[in-house]
Amino acid sequence: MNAVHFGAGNIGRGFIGALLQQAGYSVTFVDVNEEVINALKSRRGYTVTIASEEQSSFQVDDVDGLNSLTEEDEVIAAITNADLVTTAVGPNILPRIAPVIAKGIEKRITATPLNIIACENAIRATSTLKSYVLEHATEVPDWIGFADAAVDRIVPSVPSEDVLAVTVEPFFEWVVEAPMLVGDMSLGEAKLVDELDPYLERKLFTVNTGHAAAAYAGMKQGKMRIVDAMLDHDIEEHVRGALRETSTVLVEDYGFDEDEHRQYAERIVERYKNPYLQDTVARVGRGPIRKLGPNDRLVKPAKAFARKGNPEHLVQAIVNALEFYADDDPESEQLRALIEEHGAYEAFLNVSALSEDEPLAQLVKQKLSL
Ligand SMILES: NC(=O)c1ccc[n+]([C@@H]2O[C@H](COP(=O)([O-])OP(=O)(O)OC[C@H]3O[C@@H](n4cnc5c(N)ncnc54)[C@H](O)[C@@H]3O)[C@@H](O)[C@H]2O)c1
Ligand SMILES: O=P(O)(O)OC[C@@H](O)[C@@H](O)[C@H](O)[C@H](O)CO
Repeated sequence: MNAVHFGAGNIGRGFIGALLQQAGYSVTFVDVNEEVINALKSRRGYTVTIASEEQSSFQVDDVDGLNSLTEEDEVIAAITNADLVTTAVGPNILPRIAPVIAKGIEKRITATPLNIIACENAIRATSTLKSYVLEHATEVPDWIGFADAAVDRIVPSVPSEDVLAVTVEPFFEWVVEAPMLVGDMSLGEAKLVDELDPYLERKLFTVNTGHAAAAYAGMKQGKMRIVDAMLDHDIEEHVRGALRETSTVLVEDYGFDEDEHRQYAERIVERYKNPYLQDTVARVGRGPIRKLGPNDRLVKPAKAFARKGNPEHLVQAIVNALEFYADDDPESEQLRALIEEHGAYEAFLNVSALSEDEPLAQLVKQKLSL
């Protein structure tokens, strides 16, 4: 089986590529990072280390690399022969890779199944990718499946002399919406479910909301790493508070059992505290404009909660996000420029697409004026 995976970054190498290789796929990574692609081409494998006391590691082999910028014909040929296309490039990059995916689909002569799964932290990223592909393809035949998914594994950026080495937390979960898959395909350790929304929202509004709250509060308090932020009692309480608020919304929307959901959130707090994970507040907070978007981890649950009460921790996390800045994060630069030009409240309304009469808008305005 052949898989083409766009994005040979942390989650691509550390989770999706590794899982697919273990499931029996030959994985071709496609990336714009020349150093990473050249290393994949020459070494055809890399090492994944598990961030735990044992520091065990495993080898991923039978992989290859193609440069997204200079090897378009080869990428199209790889898609033409693939059983599976996956992505982990970041939601904002999906429109850029859609044209080449459309060309690969058009070149497939035989009606053999191809599944496409975007593994991005966003609500229904595969459906979003499909809409971009449809802008470039004359048609998408029904033997091409676009399946949405939720992806959970903390994979930090760990500086290393080996550009392919990657460190991952022990926990992982890849949940894929089975009815959207075509053909008789295997996805190894992925969990196939009939209804994805509860898994997707539970993950984004727990793992990623708490993570963002820790990163933005941590940055404000001068912490470098998530684990340092979580060692600060006030930040830990803030993170737990944000998770209580999203829990209220999730339990109400999806009818999760309250106790089970509390345990789910508790396990996540413990994951943030993993002392073997060198994850930084800069990585976790990156892309504050995306993270303050209307359907993302802060605004969507806060907006729902605010219609009935005051989600004070989520509001605080939103205000902290507006102050976030990291040198290598263009979105934090853009957000700063927006705030300088229009003020923090107008900038927030702009990026969250929230109308002024939403209770959340008023709560953020009040918090900003304190
Ligand atoms: N790291 C995690 O803990 C984690 C966990 C779950 C989901 N995710 C999601 O996975 C996605 C990727 O995250 P990451 O942490 O791996 O980021 P990353 O920055 O490590 O990797 C992204 C990769 O995409 C590549 N890329 C950029 N433009 C490209 C293009 N046009 N064509 C091909 N490749 C391109 C980059 O060079 C980079 O190697 C994001 O949507 C993220 O939210 C990350
Ligand atoms: O990847 P982002 O920028 O959407 O979010 C940062 C982290 O919260 C995220 O990468 C988590 O580590 C991951 O979602 C865990 O499954």
